[in-house]
Amino acid sequence: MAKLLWKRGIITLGEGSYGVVSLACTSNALFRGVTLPSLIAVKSCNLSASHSLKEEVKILRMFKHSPCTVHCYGAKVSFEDKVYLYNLYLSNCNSLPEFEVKKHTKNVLPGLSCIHNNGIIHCDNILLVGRDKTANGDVVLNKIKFEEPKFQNSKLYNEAQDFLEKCLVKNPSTRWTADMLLNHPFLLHSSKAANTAKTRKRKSGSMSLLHKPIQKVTFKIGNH
Ligand SMILES: Nc1ncnc2c1ncn2[C@@H]1O[C@H](COP(=O)(O)OP(=O)(O)OP(=O)(O)O)[C@@H](O)[C@H]1O
Repeated sequence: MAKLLWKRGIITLGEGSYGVVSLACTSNALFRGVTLPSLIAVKSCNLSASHSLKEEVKILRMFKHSPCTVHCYGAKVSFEDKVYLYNLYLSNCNSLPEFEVKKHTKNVLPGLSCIHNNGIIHCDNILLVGRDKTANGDVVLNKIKFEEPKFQNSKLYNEAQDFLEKCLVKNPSTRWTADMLLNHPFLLHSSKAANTAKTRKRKSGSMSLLHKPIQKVTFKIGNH
């Protein structure tokens, strides 16, 4: 069986509660039938504390055919600096600047809708990625925690602000669903003019999935 050949780079992309994500280069053109990009993200943790990452692999594999989720190429144990590490090989998803969010939000919402309809909620970052380039910029929707948002000093336009407020409503029964958000003026209007969205009643019961056990999925938003 093909062995994934990779080398951890010195660049750390980020660190979460369960692992450190580094940039790594690969030398395989083809791995398990998939053409690997030359750069991937490797999320690593100590093998003895790898339960969460192993769960993450299972979740990501459920969505391996979805263009809306981060691709997981596999997982493997390595021995580095006298320590056994558990590594997850992921597509490298750097973030895009704020002005591109409107375009790409339209891509991520169907993905959210899809996982909600499968009884899973998204409690992790939303990562934005381009197919043929690595984009640098601000992470716009990073780490949504359900706290009431404060926008007094925000530079976001009113429609975007309203959109975020609808996403961040603390009460799940009044929070907008992914499908409702797809019809929000922020996504429907090409103009950046300020417009306050009319309050819409959410369909009753459509957020009941939020009461199911929390699992995590990392999204990518691609150019599809
Ligand atoms: N596939 C990826 N490509 C590029 N950067 C990534 C990728 N996965 C994670 N990162 C970066 O690494 C950081 C840590 O990600 P990770 O998933 O380990 O934790 P988290 O979700 O941010 O935090 P927590 O685990 O506490 O919820 C992210 O914030 C992101 O900046």
